[in-house]
Amino acid sequence: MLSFSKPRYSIDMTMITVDQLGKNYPVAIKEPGLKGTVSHFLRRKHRLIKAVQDVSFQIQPGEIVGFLGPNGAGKTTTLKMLTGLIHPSSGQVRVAGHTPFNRRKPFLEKITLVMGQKQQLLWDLPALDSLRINAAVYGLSERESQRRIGQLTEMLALEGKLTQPVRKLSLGERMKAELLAALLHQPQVLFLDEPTLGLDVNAQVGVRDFLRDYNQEYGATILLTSHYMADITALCDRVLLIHEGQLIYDGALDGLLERFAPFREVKIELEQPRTTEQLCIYGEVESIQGREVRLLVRREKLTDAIATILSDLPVLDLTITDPPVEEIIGRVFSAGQVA
Ligand SMILES: Nc1ncnc2c1ncn2[C@@H]1O[C@H](COP(=O)(O)OP(=O)(O)OP(=O)(O)O)[C@@H](O)[C@H]1O
Repeated sequence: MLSFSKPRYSIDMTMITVDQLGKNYPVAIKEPGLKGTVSHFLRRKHRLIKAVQDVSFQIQPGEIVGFLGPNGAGKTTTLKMLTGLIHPSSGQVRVAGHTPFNRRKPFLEKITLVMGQKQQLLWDLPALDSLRINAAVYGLSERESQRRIGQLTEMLALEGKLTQPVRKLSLGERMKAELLAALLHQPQVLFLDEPTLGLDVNAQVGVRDFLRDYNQEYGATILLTSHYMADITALCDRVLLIHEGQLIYDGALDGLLERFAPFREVKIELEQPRTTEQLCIYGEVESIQGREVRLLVRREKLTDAIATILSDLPVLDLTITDPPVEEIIGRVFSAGQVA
């Protein structure tokens, strides 16, 4: 059992409050050719990209929330505003009782930002050397930093890896070492932007398991973006969906799936083949291949349909599945909004 002190905060305090948040990026417009270059130099024209528009949500201490959206939807921009790296164009943000943009020390001590595609560990040095620098920056005593490094090393299964130059670690080990560095100061709030990017399936599972353990052990609040739906389904009960800078869904992952996947797929193996005409009374016939049939049945009719199928037909085997989560989320984004 791990023993280092748990973060202290009031249990009913909202950890993250985002109120009508917006961010516009001015982008210079340049016409092609020499004429365009000259007029661009003399009189610059700009247009505004509305990267984030009117986004509001709250996150309670200890929640793990998935932040989903297609490329360019505004996820990283939102995370940058929540961590104080960029200033909002409009709206308010409070994280752990602080206004992020002030980037005061007490705020920075409470948060961490991990970006899957960026690294803070020095490439040619053993991770341990970078960790010692981090410990000094956060004013940790030698004893305390050794204790924390030992505990996190165990949780991340990184024994023996921290003394090797970072460049010699596998991608998965490097990501875990990055997480260790990002968590050494024991932040209460973790902002994770694609923490499993590019990792193989085993390494993804390792990072995912660690994040779940860390959340349970320390009650940390986690806001996580990932293109891997397995990360989201394994870790997050709640998801935020952002599309073209606007929040289009905030709620339970299950609720989203129910709303956007009204059908379930019923796969049946029959003793003798049947025709579409004979089967369409039970649901929408997706395919018939010999004795194997696939039907789409509405969720609310599923129980009745299964009972009728089992009593009417010579069934050898029957399985019920949901469409893949990726497909459902893709459907939501192509619709553009949650009705
Ligand atoms: N510094 C910047 N200057 C101008 N436009 C920007 C800047 N940063 C982001 N954008 C634009 O803002 C929009 C949102 O970008 P953002 O990086 O927040 O999206 P994202 O959801 O994180 O995407 P991805 O999943 O691809 O990382 C995009 O249209 C992007 O091109």
